[in-house]
Amino acid sequence: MVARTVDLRSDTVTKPTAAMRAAMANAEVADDVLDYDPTALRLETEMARVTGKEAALFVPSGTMGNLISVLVHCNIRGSEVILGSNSHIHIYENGGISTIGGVHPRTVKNNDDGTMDVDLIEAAIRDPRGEIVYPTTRLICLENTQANSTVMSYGMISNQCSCGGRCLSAEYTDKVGELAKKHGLKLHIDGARIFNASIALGVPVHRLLKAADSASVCLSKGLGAPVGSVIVGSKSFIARARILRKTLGGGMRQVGILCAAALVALRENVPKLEDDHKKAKMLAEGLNQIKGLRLNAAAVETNIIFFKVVEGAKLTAEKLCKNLEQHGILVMQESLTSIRVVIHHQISESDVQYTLSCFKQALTGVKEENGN
Ligand SMILES: Cc1ncc(COP(=O)(O)O)c(C=O)c1O
Ligand SMILES: C[C@@H](O)[C@H](N)C(=O)O
Repeated sequence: MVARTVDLRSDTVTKPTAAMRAAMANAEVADDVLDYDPTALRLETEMARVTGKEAALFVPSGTMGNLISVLVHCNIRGSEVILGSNSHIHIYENGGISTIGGVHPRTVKNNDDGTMDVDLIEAAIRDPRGEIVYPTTRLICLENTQANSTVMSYGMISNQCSCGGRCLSAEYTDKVGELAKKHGLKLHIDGARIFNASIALGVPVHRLLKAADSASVCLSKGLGAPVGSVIVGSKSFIARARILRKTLGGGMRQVGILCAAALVALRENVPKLEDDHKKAKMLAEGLNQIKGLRLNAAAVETNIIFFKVVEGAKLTAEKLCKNLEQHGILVMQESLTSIRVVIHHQISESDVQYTLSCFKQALTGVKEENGN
């Protein structure tokens, strides 16, 4: 029987707090398809304000938020979207923009800092003169923070890894926005963790999204709400998004029950993100001291850490994950040699110390006293 569980697989694993459950139980609700659920309307109004956009729409998940946004921008057959080679939309959303929306993806390499080179984005834009053979570029997608990273192999220039959870600056986003406008394209930002970027950079969310025509913001990640995301954009964009949400089966009835928890998350958990980042840094620096692990602790900016189990370590990544699980530590194996851990507001400093002691014991045999 495991005495203690520390779930570091993702920031999607949090449980609703007592305040969220109370708000859910007392939420004012109505049919959000036939009318407008009053609590959903409050959340959408608040999210439009925070993001500096005209309107907002609650959706069941970040995946649906991205899918709806891409399909609204790319509503003409033969459309193409430029997005990151490591982007969530391209890697982790079942190719929905293609399988459901018929939109063609054109990837540009994600750099270790989460950006894509602006000149490579511009080079990927299709020349309209080749329309007889080319798809038509209509959209560019960025991701802030950039969740997943390219884990460099041991033999490459550096045996360190890049890191996930990288922040895109407002200046970089503005540059991509200017490029989009120059070519008559739209810009969507997968802002699943935009609040993490805002806190880490000390830049308001509305400034980070200023250049975007739309964004999808997760409430169910670092903010700790049990369910949902919100897409934001112009009134006409959101009107079309609302219809597409219904088409995809995402129109919900008394959804205020979920939105009430999200309003609590917005009010109570944004200030906690800075602590998440500090704990992530503490864990990364501790892991970096452990023989057999390789990571770039300096690159940890928010709540996501990727690291490599190097060749010759006492355990393989797979065996290490199994060993940790026997001690109640849950992590996400990302490849044969790389592992991801994600900090969230329900991970304490004591959990971080316990996690480090379990890693040390597994990889060096040294059992730490305070790792209770
Ligand atoms: C960057 C990013 N975008 C979108 C999503 C999708 O969110 P959801 O899991 O709510 O579909 C995730 C993961 O959950 C993510 O990490
Ligand atoms: C799918 C997985 O990547 C999820 N978005 C997470 O970050 O945990």
